[in-house]
Amino acid sequence: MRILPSGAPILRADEMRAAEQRCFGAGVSQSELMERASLAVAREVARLGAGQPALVLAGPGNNGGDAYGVARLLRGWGHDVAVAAIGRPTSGAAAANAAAWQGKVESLEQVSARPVLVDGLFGTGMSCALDAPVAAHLARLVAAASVSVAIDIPSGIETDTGLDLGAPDGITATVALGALKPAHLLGAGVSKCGHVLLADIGVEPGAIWSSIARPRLQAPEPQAHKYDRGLVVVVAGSMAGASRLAARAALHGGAGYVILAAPEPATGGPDAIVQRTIEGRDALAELLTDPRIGAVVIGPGLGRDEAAKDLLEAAIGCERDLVIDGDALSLLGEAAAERLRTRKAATLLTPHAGEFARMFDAAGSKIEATLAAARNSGATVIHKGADTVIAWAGGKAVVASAASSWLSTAGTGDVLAGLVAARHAAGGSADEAVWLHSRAARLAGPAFAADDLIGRIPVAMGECL
Ligand SMILES: NC(=O)C1=CN([C@@H]2O[C@H](COP(=O)(O)OP(=O)(O)OC[C@H]3O[C@@H](n4cnc5c(N)ncnc54)[C@H](OP(=O)(O)O)[C@@H]3O)[C@@H](O)[C@H]2O)[C@@H](O)CC1
Ligand SMILES: Nc1ncnc2c1ncn2[C@@H]1O[C@H](COP(=O)(O)OP(=O)(O)O)[C@@H](O)[C@H]1O
Ligand SMILES: [K+]
Repeated sequence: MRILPSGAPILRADEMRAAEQRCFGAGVSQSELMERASLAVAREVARLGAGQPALVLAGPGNNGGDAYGVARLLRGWGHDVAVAAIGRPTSGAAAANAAAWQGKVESLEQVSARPVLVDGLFGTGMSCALDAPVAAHLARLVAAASVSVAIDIPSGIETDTGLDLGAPDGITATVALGALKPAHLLGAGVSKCGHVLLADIGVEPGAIWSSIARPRLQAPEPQAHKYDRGLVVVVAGSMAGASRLAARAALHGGAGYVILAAPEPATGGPDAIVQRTIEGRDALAELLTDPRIGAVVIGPGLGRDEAAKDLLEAAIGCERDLVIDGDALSLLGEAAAERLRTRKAATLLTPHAGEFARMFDAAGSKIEATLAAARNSGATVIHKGADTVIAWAGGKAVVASAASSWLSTAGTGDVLAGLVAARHAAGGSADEAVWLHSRAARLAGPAFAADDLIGRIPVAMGECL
């Protein structure tokens, strides 16, 4: 399980540079800031490397400047340290740090591997893909080390997108300086950064994007009534199992009352779920006039035939808050933003990458693309995957990217849709549901089925009370 700071700010490279400038404006010198960065990294290297011989790789920019500082500090603490470099910093604090390193500087091509590797080649200034020979040597040195620590971000990851530009596999830990960067949570960064440790270097991030945090939940009020706890309606379609998973997840996600509205009398599932037979669009529209309904789920197992389209029409046209998942997202396709923008009630969308691409422009980073989708549709968008991004129309974004990869099994998305509805109906937020889903998966261990997740949701909720 990878360590990722919880509820931590995320800044793009340009925002990080602006934060750094504010810090300089407040009277902190560049050399002071770089020394804080070097010290934070050196401490982690000393802790993780346990005194074994270290090789520090230093690049031509400020990431390299940090690296020379790390080498100097480690040597000062008695560690056996070698340095290999690409280019040499030419100005500012980085050049001063390079000049202050009194040992040898070897070439990347010729240097021998050591048990501890510090990657200070490139950080947020990476401007293009690593040259193939550089990438190959970096991969060789990381593979041969028993512990490897990247300064700020692994060399070869694009800061703002997490795109792989030649980064090595097997980095043990990355020390993020001042704030997380999108690359720590998105795309290739999910597997390439290893554990992410956040170092406070006294820069004020002022971010509106953050990594997901454990929610705080409350038990129902002493006088709680089943309808105050949230009434959730799950609309069933041709594939009954999926909507049952969503309904059961809503029940165990804390909803006080769950109705499964199906075209035919449903079989199976807990008796606590209220079964309603609805014959077509008008019947659903009539059911959804009930103002006590806190959230409606449509999409899991809905199908994509004419009957499904009719039910979706009724759901979009209703005045209740709506969670749209699976087939319903595919039915909306490119028309999603336009169809949803005019809804008066809240809409929450839970697309995976394929569904997202059918509805919205997926260009740019996953955070930017998801925010644009939220802005254009007016919906809260939960863009799922190993890097789940939750974006609100107002510009807030939360990223979850330390979930169990065992979640990649059929039906877990249906469970999430039910859970999102339950938490929303109870007055909670979408990221609350994503955290609980991820925690339930962790509690379920390896090779679980989507059904097994549901029973773990109350345990996960118990950790938040
Ligand atoms: N912000 C903060 O608060 C703090 C930031 N700090 C540190 O600064 C780091 C950012 O430093 P930075 O801006 O100097 O960029 P950095 O990553 O060293 O690379 C730039 C150099 O690499 C070169 N280059 C780029 N890509 C290349 C490639 N593929 N292949 C070959 N060359 C390539 C590029 O050349 P150019 O593109 O200009 O031709 C330039 O020479 C940040 O990650 C953190 O470690 C801390 O010290 C203190 C607090
Ligand atoms: N490799 C992975 N690592 C972490 N979470 C994952 C991974 N793959 C899928 N998930 C999560 O599992 C769920 C799968 O949802 P979805 O793709 O809709 O599946 P289904 O339609 O079968 O229910 C989402 O919450 C997604 O974020
Ligand atoms: K680096």
